[in-house]
Amino acid sequence: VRVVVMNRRVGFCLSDKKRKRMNLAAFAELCQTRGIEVVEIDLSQPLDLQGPFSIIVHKLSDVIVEAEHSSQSQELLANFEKHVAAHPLTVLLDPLPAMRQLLDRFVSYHIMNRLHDVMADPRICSPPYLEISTADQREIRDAVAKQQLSYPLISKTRVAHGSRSHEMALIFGEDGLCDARPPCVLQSFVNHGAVLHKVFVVGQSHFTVERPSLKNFPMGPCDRKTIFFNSHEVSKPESSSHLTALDEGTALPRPPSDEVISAMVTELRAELGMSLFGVDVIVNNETERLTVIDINIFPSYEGVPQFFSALLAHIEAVLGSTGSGL
Ligand SMILES: O=P(O)(O)O[C@H]1[C@H](O)[C@@H](OP(=O)(O)O)[C@H](OP(=O)(O)O)[C@@H](OP(=O)(O)O)[C@H]1O
Ligand SMILES: Nc1ncnc2c1ncn2[C@@H]1O[C@H](COP(=O)(O)OP(=O)(O)O)[C@@H](O)[C@H]1O
Ligand SMILES: [Mg+2]
Repeated sequence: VRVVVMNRRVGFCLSDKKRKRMNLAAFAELCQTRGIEVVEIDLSQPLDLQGPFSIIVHKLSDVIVEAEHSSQSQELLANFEKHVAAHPLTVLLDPLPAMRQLLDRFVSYHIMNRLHDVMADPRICSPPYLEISTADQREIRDAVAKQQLSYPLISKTRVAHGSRSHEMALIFGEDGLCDARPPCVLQSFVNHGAVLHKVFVVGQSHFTVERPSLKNFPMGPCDRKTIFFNSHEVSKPESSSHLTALDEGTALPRPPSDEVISAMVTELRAELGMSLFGVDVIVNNETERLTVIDINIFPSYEGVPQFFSALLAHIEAVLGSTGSGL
């Protein structure tokens, strides 16, 4: 009989929905075969009684966003942060400050835009955008003109996480600017043949899967009415909408090479200081440049059968490097 010594405990702190979706119970069984105990953290109970943890894997985005207006979430978060501060040897996947940056599109778009300068790689870019914090129509018009943003524009909420953050608007000309709901970003729309490449990062590994996306639109301003949509209607694996159906005869851009994706991932991993994140990229129809449009915290990894083995490998690598057998 082989006895597995469970001397390493990994805590998972996820919403009920996320825990079920990722099938944490199955992942826990896999970890058990390697002598790693998985514990589901209950934020409402004292964490010291549930630990000590070598690693905590979490998606506290919901709690952080709710803490803006709920004292109950504020308290849960404060308890969590207190526990983390008192246990400096516990590795957080991922660190809260790193994660917080991605909850705010003003911050994450700044990071995305800097990628191009930092990497000095002409093959990689992200679309020009504008931060909108005012409801003053004249100010918005002037800013769009000054920034030379090209229509169509996509308007996205400043808060990047949660159900309301996926409501977007495609704005075709100046008259549509009143449909932007501040605080939001206005980003130039890039024709990309309705194919989204979701790059899922787990530690040193990454995996790319294709998803549906918005179809091409004529470039330049026109008097078409604003199209409101929810990104889940267009970019989930099962999405099928008139907005994703390409017009007949549309040429498709070539998929990006893994070399250029790897270079982008290496840079972002270091820049963000994170190990569990996703990057949404599209390929510009005209320039063929890899265009980064979104960075996500602990995404679904849907369509990545290697997710469990990659996550386990990453956990073991972290445990190995910290030597934190408890
Ligand atoms: O990027 P993809 O692979 O599509 O995965 C998404 C993101 O992780 C979403 O998180 P975020 O809101 O941070 O973008 C998440 O919503 P929540 O974590 O908010 O629930 C979705 O869950 P579902 O809504 O269950 O599909 C999940 O499918
Ligand atoms: N600049 C853009 N050009 C073309 N399509 C875009 C652009 N930005 C977003 N999209 C489309 O809108 C979808 C949702 O945008 P995204 O920024 O990924 O928001 P979310 O946070 O809801 O995932 C993308 O999956 C893509 O189909
Ligand atoms: Mg996205």
